[in-house]
Amino acid sequence: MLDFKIFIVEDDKWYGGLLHHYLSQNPDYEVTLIGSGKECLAQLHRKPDLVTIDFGLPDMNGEELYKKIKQAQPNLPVIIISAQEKITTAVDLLKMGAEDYLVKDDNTQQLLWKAIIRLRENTSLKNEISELKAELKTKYDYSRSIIGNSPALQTVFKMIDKAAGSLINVSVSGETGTGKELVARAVHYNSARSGHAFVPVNMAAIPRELVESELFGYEKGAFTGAQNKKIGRFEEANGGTLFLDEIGEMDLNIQSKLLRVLQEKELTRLGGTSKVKLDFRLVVATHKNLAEEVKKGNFREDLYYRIVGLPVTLPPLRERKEDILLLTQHFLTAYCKENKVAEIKVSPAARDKLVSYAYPGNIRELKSVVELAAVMSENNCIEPEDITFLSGNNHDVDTVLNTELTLREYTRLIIRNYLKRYDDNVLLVAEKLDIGKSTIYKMLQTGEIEGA
Ligand SMILES: Nc1ncnc2c1ncn2[C@@H]1O[C@H](COP(=O)(O)OP(=O)(O)OP(=O)(O)O)[C@@H](O)[C@H]1O
Repeated sequence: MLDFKIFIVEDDKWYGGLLHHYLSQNPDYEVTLIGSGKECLAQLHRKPDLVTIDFGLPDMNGEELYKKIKQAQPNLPVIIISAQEKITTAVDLLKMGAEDYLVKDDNTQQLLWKAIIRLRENTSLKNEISELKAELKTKYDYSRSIIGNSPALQTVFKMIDKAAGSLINVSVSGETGTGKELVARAVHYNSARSGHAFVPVNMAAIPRELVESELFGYEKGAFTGAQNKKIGRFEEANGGTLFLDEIGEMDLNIQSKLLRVLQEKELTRLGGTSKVKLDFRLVVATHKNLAEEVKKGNFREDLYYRIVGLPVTLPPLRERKEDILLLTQHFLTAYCKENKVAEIKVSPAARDKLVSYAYPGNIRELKSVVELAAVMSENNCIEPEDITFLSGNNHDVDTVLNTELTLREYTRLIIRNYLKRYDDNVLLVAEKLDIGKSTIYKMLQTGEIEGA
């Protein structure tokens, strides 16, 4: 495939032909021989990737042509080829940004060949860096990574701004997949602490017996197997942000230790004696209602008040349906870009299907549903039959209604679903469904339905 366009500007036809022939050996290069400076400028619209210019052209000297090329296309690399070595000219041109300065001799072709290889390597590195920078920027610019236009999300954006501008602790609540970690990252990367670490720790993912050493770190020999000193997650977050996900899963013993760390702003590693100073912002997240957990005695009240800071609530996707299509478009665009496929559209009927579903897995689920639909789609358009909802125990309305259950069975299905969604909170479920709580208790007692 021809993908690297080279212009050789050379009035000596024989010498130009030689370079042309030599470079054309690489099948990736599309080489054009141009006889004058004026012609070169006239051809720039063809967007070459590199121009080599003979310093001694009859219609324009090399320096003049170089400047005109750079004026027209500042990022276009230019290599100067000169009949004789004029050190001062070479230095001046290189200072101005010329890619290279080669002297015409027996070695020129080989030197030019190598210079082009070097140039291409540098260019791909530069592109990579600018892509990485762009990626970093989208991480900072949360309005491009947290998608949504609903009033609920506008409030969340406001809260992120408030949190980012201060050092206050932040607590994010919302069902699974609603974007709690995304919010935590947005707070960190938009804050004055963004130059330091963002350390996410999922309390539900660490085995109970390892939580303390993971958070506090340990000294060598603190326990069998502690062969080296280890820095804990609290210390890792020093200067930056500690994100404790699923804080509701933290057991009471660790809760008191966390409280002490937050109060004293220092810790002692396991097996250690000296104190380590701590300074981090804490962001916590939970899908549970922490105030309820405090009432139930599962969460320390003093810790609750310490960590609640600025509360940010992420409503479930089914309560901000206006965001569904925006998010669908966002995931679809990302999918097409990643997989290098043409734009995929969503038919009106498929849109209706997407919007009418309840998404118990929220945005994480929508993302998977959209990606799967994109894979299944044909002719670059998603139709309803390409869409499969993933949560096994939560069916979309059409499927459920077509199953032809008895009313009693529907009742069971609905109550079981609600109990799962609301962590077996019978009172809340009774209120949501507008039925008596005794109905639910009776069904639970008789085993007609089972709790989550
Ligand atoms: N508003 C949003 N815009 C774009 N992507 C989002 C949005 N909210 C969530 N996502 C995406 O959905 C997925 C789940 O988000 P995230 O991990 O932040 O959710 P969570 O609430 O922390 O989930 P869990 O409670 O299960 O840990 C991620 O891929 C995230 O990028």
